[in-house]
Amino acid sequence: MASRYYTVSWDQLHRDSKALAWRLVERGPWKGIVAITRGGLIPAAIIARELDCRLIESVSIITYDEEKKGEPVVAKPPIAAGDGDGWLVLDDLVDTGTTAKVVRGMLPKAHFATVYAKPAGKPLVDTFVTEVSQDTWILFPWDTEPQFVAPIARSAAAK
Ligand SMILES: O=P(O)(O)OC[C@H]1O[C@H](OP(=O)(O)OP(=O)(O)O)[C@H](O)[C@@H]1O
Ligand code: HPA
Ligand SMILES: [Mg+2]
Repeated sequence: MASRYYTVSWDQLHRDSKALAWRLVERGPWKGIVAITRGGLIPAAIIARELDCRLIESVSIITYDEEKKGEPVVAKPPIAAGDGDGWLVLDDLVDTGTTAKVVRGMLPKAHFATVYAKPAGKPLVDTFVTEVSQDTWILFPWDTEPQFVAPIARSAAAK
């Protein structure tokens, strides 16, 4: 269990993904984008729009079940991207770097970018926008929904 949480709204995710696109446009042109599903799909869609890139391949890696980490399973390889030369690989975040290591093994020449990064995974990423500490769990908007919270005065009184 993480010791703290960092909540990302749709609006913030859009802004952070556009900030990543600004960094990546200077490194292009790109032959295409490889989205690491599922988490990389939405940043990939936003960045593809900004980079005017219409060729999207996917690679599916399953590493986590909610917050529990397991062995990475490749459910779909990125066939169209060859060895990754000229391709941009996108994911929502790098945490331990396990997923990135598997993808780098398949696409050694690709440029690897994530919106968020934690210290252990940072060395595996070429470009990212925002760093959070290793003990922080990032809560993405597709994993959350708004809910009622008690006023501070009442939750403090209950302690
Ligand atoms: O650096 P790591 O420790 O490997 O963690 C990062 C990976 O974990 C999450 O994927 P997840 O396995 O939860 O699958 P999902 O994208 O389908 O939700 C996230 O989307 C990254 O791909
Ligand atoms: N948030 C969401 N998914 C994740 C994380 C995280 O911090 N780390 C690995 N998968
Ligand atoms: Mg993922």
